[in-house]
Amino acid sequence: MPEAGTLTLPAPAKLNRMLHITGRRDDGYHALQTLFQFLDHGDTLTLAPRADGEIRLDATLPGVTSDDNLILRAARRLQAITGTHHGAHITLDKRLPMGGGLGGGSSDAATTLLGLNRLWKLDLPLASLASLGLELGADVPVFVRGHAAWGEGIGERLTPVALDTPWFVVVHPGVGISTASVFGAPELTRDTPPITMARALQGGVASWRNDCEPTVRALYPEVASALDWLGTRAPSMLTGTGACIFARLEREEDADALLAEIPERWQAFKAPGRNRSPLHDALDRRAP
Ligand SMILES: C[C@](O)(CO)[C@H](O)COP(=O)(O)OP(=O)(O)OC[C@H]1O[C@@H](n2ccc(N)nc2=O)[C@H](O)[C@@H]1O
Ligand SMILES: Nc1ncnc2c1ncn2[C@@H]1O[C@H](COP(=O)(O)OP(=O)(O)OP(=O)(O)O)[C@@H](O)[C@H]1O
Repeated sequence: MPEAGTLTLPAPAKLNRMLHITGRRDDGYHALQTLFQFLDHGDTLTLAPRADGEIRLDATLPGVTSDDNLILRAARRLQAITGTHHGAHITLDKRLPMGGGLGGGSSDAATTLLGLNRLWKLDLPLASLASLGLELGADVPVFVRGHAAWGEGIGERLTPVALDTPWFVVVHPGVGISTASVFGAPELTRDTPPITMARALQGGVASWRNDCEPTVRALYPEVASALDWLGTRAPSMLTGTGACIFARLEREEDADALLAEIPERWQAFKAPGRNRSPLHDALDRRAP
């Protein structure tokens, strides 16, 4: 039995169903237009109260010190801005590949913010948690808000949308990609003319593409071969700056059939798309 007051919550993955890079800001960050959607698949966090005000994290992630872990950074920021005397013991069950373009670290941070807001009875509004989250990463606000969204700016200006919710097969081609290295590549296309949200939605899946894809293909041949292979089976794309790619399928049986065919050298999973984050569903089920 979990300890009284303990919260076990999902930190779902996101997909970028399309991603355009429309410019570069003075601070080096890129202006994007993107469609975010969640997957019913991700990490799990368990948050237990601690009376002594300490934050402890049970998670060993290769290459990430505890102090750099976005979960600890999110928890400490929340403590600092609210002045709460509460602490927490946090356990992470990591399923999402790091540097995968699925936003795993950002989602962990958002689940920490919403979970501790509930555990510590802080009652901060989502808008405050989203701006706090943006300090931790460009992808955190969409996970805080919890709606599939048209994202602009660096992904923090969000308009909720309802996208098609097919099944996806997500393939990790076994290479880690640093987001900064893709955004820093000289050959990256950064001048896609801005479009309206209505036009992006009207164009539909057949018109959606990811501007990072040509650069990632050139820098990471294994991603290129995974995209080529998957593309012969179903419409396929890169998410974020990779390394994960995803194929869109109408039915779960189609996803199962495709999964059975994936070459052993690549990791893969299937999951349905969600327009509402599984995190928000879980918090609603446990109304305070
Ligand atoms: C590519 C996306 O996954 C699309 O959803 C996100 O924009 C990336 O978001 P993220 O992983 O939360 O990125 P951050 O941790 O904020 O940034 C990592 C690094 O990527 C670069 N970066 C990131 C986002 C952005 N819009 N422009 C950038 O140039 C910056 O060099 C930054 O130092
Ligand atoms: N809890 C965490 N989980 C994963 N990565 C973390 C975490 N805390 C810090 N990091 C760091 O953040 C980096 C990016 O992690 P993340 O899993 O969000 O990558 P990503 O899926 O490529 O994200 P994005 O789609 O936002 O680019 C990792 O390589 C790691 O160094």
